[in-house]
Order: sequence, then structure tokens, then C-alpha cells
Amino acid sequence: MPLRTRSPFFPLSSPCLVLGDPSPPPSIVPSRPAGRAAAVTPCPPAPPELREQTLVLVKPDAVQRRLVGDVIGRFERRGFKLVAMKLLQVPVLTYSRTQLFPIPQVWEGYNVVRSTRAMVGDTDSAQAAAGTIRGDLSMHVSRNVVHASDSVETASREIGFWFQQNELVAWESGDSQYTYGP
Ligand SMILES: Nc1ncnc2c1ncn2[C@@H]1O[C@H](COP(=O)(O)OP(=O)(O)OP(=O)(O)O)[C@@H](O)[C@H]1O
Ligand SMILES: Cc1cn([C@H]2C[C@H](O)[C@@H](COP(=O)(O)OP(=O)(O)O)O2)c(=O)[nH]c1=O
Repeated sequence: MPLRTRSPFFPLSSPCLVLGDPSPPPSIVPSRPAGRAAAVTPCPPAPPELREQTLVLVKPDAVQRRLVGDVIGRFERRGFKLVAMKLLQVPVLTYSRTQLFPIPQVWEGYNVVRSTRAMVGDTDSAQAAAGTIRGDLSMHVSRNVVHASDSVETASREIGFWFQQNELVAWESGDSQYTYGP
């Protein structure tokens, strides 16, 4: 198979500047003759396929086991962008009056729903492949660390369940040129 050297995502022909970036790397600022104003073009909004979103719920067992950072790190390293997250306190109405602390998150990026399911692994921890979140971090289906939406439609519903629209932060990450750019 021929090696692709250009990004399949973004046919951007000229460098552009991420809005709000106070110090763009020199490589993305067009060079200009002395005395002329810099002609920096703001980046156009990302196309919809790069803005797919999914709901990941870090379950209470993972919060108690201090696995939140591990889960977040995996999504960050994969290249996805965090657009919402909160720590919740959910009372459980049993005689022991326990509290649960789930952390819903919204992650954004290309094919994020399918990629996330692959990263999470099989529902049954014993079947989950090594390298997946459940395959690495969980032993039993009843304490399987995370939940993740299983389709784009489900994601939209589940995001709406856990978050108000104004809790989703639309931000341009400084690395988007490197992740999706030409
Ligand atoms: N036999 C079981 N014993 C204990 N908990 C279970 C069992 N089956 C499912 N669960 C719990 O319910 C959750 C949802 O189960 P369900 O069968 O709907 O899986 P799913 O939503 O398709 O998969 P996933 O949890 O991987 O998103 C599981 O993640 C697990 O935490
Ligand atoms: C509380 C908790 C639940 N779970 C899973 C197992 C449960 O089947 C599912 C829903 O939890 P829960 O709401 O406690 O209901 P159930 O009575 O079915 O246990 O989420 C975890 O994986 N980790 C947890 O910390």
C-alpha cells in the first residue's frame, strides 16, 4: 500500500492561525517583507466529521480507584479533544446511604464513537483485549470502569442526558494543524 504523506482530513492549502493562540509557532505564520502587515488567515471551522462527539462515563469504581487520569490520558494521547467533564455526586437510596461519584465526559474528533468503543473493549472484562481500558484495568463486568456510547445517535442522546448545551466548550486546540492539517 502506498504511504500517504498528506492528511486525508483537511485540504488546507495555506497556513492559518488558530484564533486565540497568543504565540503561534513560527512555522505557521507566513513570512512577510519588512514593513507590511502580517496576512494571517484565521482557520476555517473544522468540517463536521472532525467534530463527532461521544459520551464517556468514568464509572464510580474507576473514580474510587484513582483511574480517572489514566482514562483521560488514553483519549488525549489518541488525539481526541475534551469538550466537557464534571464530577457528580449521586446519592444512592439504600440503608447505608452511600454516594456514587461518576465523571461524565464528552470527547470530540474523527470517528470518535467507533474508536472509543474499540479503546474501551468488551463489556465483559474477561473478554476485553489487553491494551483496552477494560482489558487493562478491570476484572468484572459489574465494575468495568467506563461506559461509552455505542453509536452517533446514542451519543447525542447520552450527551444530552448528562450535559446542558452550554456546558460543551467549543475550543480550537493548538495542535489541530498537526492532527488534521495538510
Ligand atoms: N451480567 C452482568 N453483571 C453485572 N453487571 C452487568 C452485567 N451485564 C451488564 N452489566 C452492566 O451493565 C452495563 C450495560 O450493559 P449492557 O449489556 O447494556 O452493555 P452495553 O451498554 O452494550 O455495553 P457497554 O457497557 O460495554 O457499553 C455494563 O457495562 C455493565 O456495567
Ligand atoms: C456503581 C458501579 C456500577 N457499575 C456498572 C455495573 C452495573 O450493572 C451498572 C449500573 O450500576 P448501578 O446503577 O449500581 O446498578 P446495578 O444495580 O445494576 O448494579 O454499572 C460499574 O461498572 N462500576 C460502578 O462503580
